[in-house]
Amino acid sequence: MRLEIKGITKRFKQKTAVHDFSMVVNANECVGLIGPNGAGKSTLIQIIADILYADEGEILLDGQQITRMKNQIGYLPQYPNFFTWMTAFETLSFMGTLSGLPKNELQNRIPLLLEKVGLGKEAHFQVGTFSGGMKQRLGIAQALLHKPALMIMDEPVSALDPIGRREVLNLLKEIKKETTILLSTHILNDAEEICERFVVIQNGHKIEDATKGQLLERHQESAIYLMVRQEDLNWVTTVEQLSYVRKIENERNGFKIHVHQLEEDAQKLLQYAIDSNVMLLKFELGIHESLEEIFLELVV
Ligand SMILES: Nc1ncnc2c1ncn2[C@@H]1O[C@H](COP(=O)(O)OP(=O)(O)OP(=O)(O)O)[C@@H](O)[C@H]1O
Repeated sequence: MRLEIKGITKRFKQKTAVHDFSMVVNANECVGLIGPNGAGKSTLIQIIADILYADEGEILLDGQQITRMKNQIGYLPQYPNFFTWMTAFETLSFMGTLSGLPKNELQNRIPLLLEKVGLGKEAHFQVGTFSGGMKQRLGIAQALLHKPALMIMDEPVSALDPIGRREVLNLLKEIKKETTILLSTHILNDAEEICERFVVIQNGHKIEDATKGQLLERHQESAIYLMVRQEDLNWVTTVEQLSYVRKIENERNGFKIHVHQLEEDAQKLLQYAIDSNVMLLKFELGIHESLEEIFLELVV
């Protein structure tokens, strides 16, 4: 299933929540839509789920208008709502009936789905007794009921505690093996575990669309990390005098040498170490910031 978001704009009175936004999710990809609070993620997700209408632009699934392809989409809202007095089984049965799924198919499928989301033993417990992580997993089961080819999820883990978060992330790792996924979050570390590509949205505009590797490469610092033996520590002070070295910082039991031209200067430094008979215990090129740091840099 290939999802194409083409030039979507959505206005709420004075506020333009999404501006001329385009992106693609290819079959079998898991893409993270990342943005701070109020960036426009929920608005865009709801337009893709065909719950909100865009003022401009269109959403296509395998080249067809999304409205005709709704049965191919599973949607997990930011705050899934359940009747607390229903059991997990009854909830899925009720939702499935509303979506027009045949009763006998539901009878067979619901136990399998509850097993899949780790709620097999709690099938006949009331939802009111569930933790946040369990409710979110039930929401995922609901979104999977009709075997969608594409899952869109609005902040599936943001509101959960570390245990609930881990449960849901593990489940999503399983689901992504057979389903194309687009999920929104304002926490890049969550998306980093399961997504291959990240689209960053800010004030309704797309400001980045890159894989993890591309993001790290683009935001790589021109610095070399090195470690030397105790007896060579004095040699490091001589490195500071070299014309191509901008500054030296202590880091992780070693040194971070900031240079001008990463590859060229690294070669010179390596040669200098050899000429000085210094044994390098570590020599790493380019120091990466974490994805979370890159995200903060992009959106601030
Ligand atoms: N129904 C609405 N009426 C008016 N303004 C709205 C409406 N829905 C959203 N907005 C505004 O549109 C902007 C984008 O909101 P949206 O909920 O899409 O952001 P978000 O990235 O999902 O944020 P969060 O992470 O806080 O949920 C915000 O400024 C919000 O106040």
